[in-house]
Amino acid sequence: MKIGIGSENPAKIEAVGPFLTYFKNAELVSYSSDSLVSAQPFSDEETKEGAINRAKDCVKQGAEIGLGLEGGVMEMEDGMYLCNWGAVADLEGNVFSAAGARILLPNKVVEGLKQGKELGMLMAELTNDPEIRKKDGAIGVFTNGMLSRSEMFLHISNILLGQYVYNLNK
Ligand SMILES: O=P(O)(O)OP(=O)(O)OP(=O)(O)OC[C@H]1O[C@@H](n2cnc3c(O)ncnc32)[C@H](O)[C@@H]1O
Repeated sequence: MKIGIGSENPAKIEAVGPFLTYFKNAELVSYSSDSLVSAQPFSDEETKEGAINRAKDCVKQGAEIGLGLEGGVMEMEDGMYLCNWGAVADLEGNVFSAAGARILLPNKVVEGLKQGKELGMLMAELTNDPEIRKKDGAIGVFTNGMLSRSEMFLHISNILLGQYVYNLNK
């Protein structure tokens, strides 16, 4: 059985471990799938849609189960938050989605976002590490290393697997 992850980002690939533990004979394939949303999603809706599109695209490219993980930002009354979404899709047309952690972004980052820069680039500038989005990510940096991007996506991955199996067994 082929399980697809719609990204080549190691922080996302590492996070789908629960699916490989549950589906013991599964092989993980990483697809460079298109989220079909903007490079920098600006709402929960758009970020969720990106995750769903990535999951569905994996199925289109040959996976029995497709997984999509997407980072974005969303506005609330008190400022702009980092938001994260994940989705699982399968050959039968089932789709489930789940949201992950949200944290308020510092003003300096928000200013850059409003000028049209991507969060990945802003985080690279801030940390002097062009690979930061593949490692700790914004969530890791702004939580002082308490939670890495991969651990945050792992939480989403567990919620997706749980929902998927619950509905499979109904
Ligand atoms: O290779 P892909 O799978 O596209 O992964 P990505 O990190 O580049 O892309 P996402 O679509 O998940 O995120 C959209 C943008 O927001 C950035 N981003 C989102 N969450 C981030 C985080 O926690 N740390 C750093 N950048 C983040 C990301 O780098 C992109 O510029």
